[in-house]
Parts: sequence; structure tokens; C-alpha cells
Amino acid sequence: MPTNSSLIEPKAINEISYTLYYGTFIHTPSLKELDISFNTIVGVNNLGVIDFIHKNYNPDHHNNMSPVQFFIKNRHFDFIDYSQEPTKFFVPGFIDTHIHASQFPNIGIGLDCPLLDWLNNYTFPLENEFTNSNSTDSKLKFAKDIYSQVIEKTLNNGTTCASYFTTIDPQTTNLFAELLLRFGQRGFVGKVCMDHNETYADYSETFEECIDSMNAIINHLHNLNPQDEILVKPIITPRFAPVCTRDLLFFLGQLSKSHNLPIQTHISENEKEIELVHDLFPDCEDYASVYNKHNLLGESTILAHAIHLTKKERKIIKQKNCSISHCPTSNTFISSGEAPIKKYLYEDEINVSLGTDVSGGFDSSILAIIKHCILVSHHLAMKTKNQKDKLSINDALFMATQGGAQAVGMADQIGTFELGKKFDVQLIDLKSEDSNVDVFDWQLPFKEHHTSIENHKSLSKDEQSKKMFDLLGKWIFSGDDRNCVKVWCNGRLVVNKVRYNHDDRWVMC
Ligand SMILES: Nc1nc2[nH]cnc2c(=O)[nH]1
Ligand SMILES: [Zn+2]
Repeated sequence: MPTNSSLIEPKAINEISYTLYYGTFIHTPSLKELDISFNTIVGVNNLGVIDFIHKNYNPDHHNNMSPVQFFIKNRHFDFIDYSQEPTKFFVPGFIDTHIHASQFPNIGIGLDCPLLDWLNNYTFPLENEFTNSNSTDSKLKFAKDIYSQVIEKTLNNGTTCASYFTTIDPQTTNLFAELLLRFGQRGFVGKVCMDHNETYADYSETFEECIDSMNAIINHLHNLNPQDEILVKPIITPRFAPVCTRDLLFFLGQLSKSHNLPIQTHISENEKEIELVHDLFPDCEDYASVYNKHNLLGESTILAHAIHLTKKERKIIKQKNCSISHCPTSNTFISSGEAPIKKYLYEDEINVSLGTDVSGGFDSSILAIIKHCILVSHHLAMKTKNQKDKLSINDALFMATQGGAQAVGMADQIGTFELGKKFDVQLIDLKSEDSNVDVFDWQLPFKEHHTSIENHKSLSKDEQSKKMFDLLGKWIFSGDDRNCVKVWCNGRLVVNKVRYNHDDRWVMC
């Protein structure tokens, strides 16, 4: 955390109620930096904004001039204290930059074929179910069941923001945005655009239908958000070049400019797909050039997969400041390949984030994707015999949080614990009910329910941080949704798995 503490303007004090969270905070302010702060207070106002951070707070050393004491004297606030619980820590909410909400029922299905067959055999038929024109009611019910489940599941896994693909259907896409708001997850809503599906003609739209649908969705979402808050936003989503006409690609590039909307698509996932793009766009030098030619590459473009990029494509992607969404689980499940992410991050300096890519990916948890991206990078390193290809815990955590925030154009609003950012946060408990994580007392960074004197006598700050780092490894490699016990989005508690609050020490003033 860059700032030790900061005090809000006194004039605002009577209008704002606060929650102060006290405990261990862990985040990655930059790619190479992992910050572990014990005994830290983060103050969140009623707009869900962090405007108070105080590190190393010791309640036994009262200093009446300290910002904390100032708060205690002057304000109504809730004080939520986990500072004496070594297996509990706060991390930023995860950001999933590539997930197909509509494909959720297909999780675990379709292991037998590569991308283009997988699309035709499994994916297009399922997405087509959302377009049922015979009965609007049954279509909406079908969509509501699936979409509610995917939002609940991802929130329960600590995803506070996601960039979603839905289907070509506008009505159920609008319903999806409404559900996001109801459940309280921040979301980018991408109606899939595709007006040229040669291999599965049943699932396609005309250019004109796509324009009408996009306009309907943009208008609907414009009116949906609460005042002064953008929680759901449309994202322009050409599915991928092979299913879009040039007219559609041009139109979508223009639409992004005229409405200042982000873009997401797929790129260079599978070798047969790349050949198809060469055949369909012989005038373009490579896959990235197809998108570039149609004004679809910019700083708010998320390119999913990006496994087989050429050096030249990597250069364009960097020049245009696009982000990549790395989807290692999907890339393994449908055997698309191993993206050289370490090179993208450190040689090309491209921003890389993580995506579950449900249902090419079989796990809707970004914690699982963190684990998988590290494992895939180790396999790549064994193949290339280059240790530098291995991703670290820091790299993966950064991609899951601040890298994701940059990908969705919210680097200054979410992704870390910093003044002025939204409180999109998870509380992790390694000893939660039914936890799969085994922790021994000697592995803890400090004693449970210690007195401050005991604590001072124990480990140095560096030793404590090292132990906490090891606990992070335990969380990533043997933890799961059971350890994500609370989730806040925009300051609002949206998941609470703590059955009784007796293990939270609440002090109401
Ligand atoms: N993984 C994946 N790749 C795609 N390329 C085009 N559409 C898709 C999709 O739905 N999933
Ligand atoms: Zn995808």
C-alpha cells in the first residue's frame, strides 16, 4: 500500500458512515511487487470507496492524534477485526476477463475434440437454445436458471468483476445484466456478434439483426445502473474473425469508438483456426492484422487465448496497448496449446490477465486458474528447457487482480487496496469450515488471539511475511471456494459464508 494513512476532509464526516476492516491485507500493486501488510486498517465509506488506510496499527499504543483515534472520537463506524487471526486475510476480488456465461451447463463436456469441432458439436447447439423464438417465457426461464447459477458460483469463488460473453440473443443478454445487478457482481456484458457462421448455420444472425440487438442492449444497460455507479457495462464482442463479415467487424470497431465501449474477442487459440483466418482474410498478414484493420485493437481490447502469436503480432498488441486474457484451463482441456505468458509479461511488456473461459475451461474459479497457469507454465518450461518460462505466485496473483483491472479499463478503481479504489474484496480463511487446507501451528505468521506483547516477542516482520507467503502457496494449491468466506463488491457484502458472526469481533459505536 503506497500511503500509510490519509484523513478524509472533516467537512464530509457527518455525511459518511464507515466500516473499518482490521487485519492482514495482501495485494500486488505491480507485476513484481507482492505486498503483505499485517495489522492494517482499511476504512471504507458508504459509497464503497477506500479512503483511509493505516498500516501497523496497534490499539495498545493509543495516540490521540492518530487518524484512527480521530475516527473513533468523531464518527459512527463498524469495526471488523481479524487482526489476531493468522489464517484469515484480505485479498482483492478476482477479475475474470474471459468467461462465457451461456456455456456454464457444458462444464466438463467436450474433451474429445479441438476448437472448431468443439464449437460445432457442443457450444453452438447450447448457445442456440437461448434464441428459442417459439416461446419468450421459456427462453427467459432457461436463461435465468443458467445465468443465476453462473453469477452465484463465480461470486462464491471470489470473482467480483468479470467480462462475460452471453449469446447472440439480446433479450436474455439484457436479463443477464439485470441478474448481475441483483447479485451485486460487477460485470461487462458481451452479446456475441456473429453474422457469418458457415459451419453451423442455425446459430447466426444477420448484420442488421446484430445492429438492432446491440442498440437495444446499449440502451437497456444505460438505464439499468444505479445513479452515479456503473456496475454493468456493455462490451463489444465480435466472437472471432471466422464468424464475422468485414462489414460487421467495421461496424463494431466504429460502435466501440462512438459509444466509448470496450471490446473483447478471441485470437490465435488453435492452429486450424489460424489457417481458417488466413483463408478468409488473405489480404491481412496475420490474425492480429484482421482486427487492427477493422479498428478493433486499442487499450480497452481484451484478446482471449493469444497462444500462437507471431513476434509481429505481439508487437502490434503491445503498440495498441491491448490486454491478453490467458485461459490455461481451457487451453489444456481442448488442447489448444501453452501460451508463453512469461515472455508476454516481461519481454513484450503486454498486460496479461486471467480468464476461466467457461466452458472451454472446466473451472469457474479464478483461484483454480491461478494454479493452472502456474502448472502450464512449468510444463512449457520443461519443454523449452528454459526456467524463465515459469510463472510465479506473484505473477499469477497480479494477473488475477490488478492485471485484470487494467484489462477491463479499471486499473484506477479496483484490483488493489489503494486510496480511492472501490472495496471489491475477498476474505480468505484457511481454517474455514470443511477447509481442504492443512495448516500447522508452527506455520503461522503469528499466534492466534495473541496479546501484542507476545506478538512483539515472536517473529521479525520478514519472518512473518515469509510465513504468510507460504500460506499463500497453501491457499493457491490446496484451497478452494470453501476458503473464500466473505466477498464485498463496491463495498457491499455480497457473499457471507460465516454462519455465526461470533468469530468476527464486531465493535459497534
Ligand atoms: N474457447 C473458445 N474459443 C472460441 N472461439 C470462438 N468462440 C469460442 C468459444 O466460445 N470458446
Ligand atoms: Zn472463449
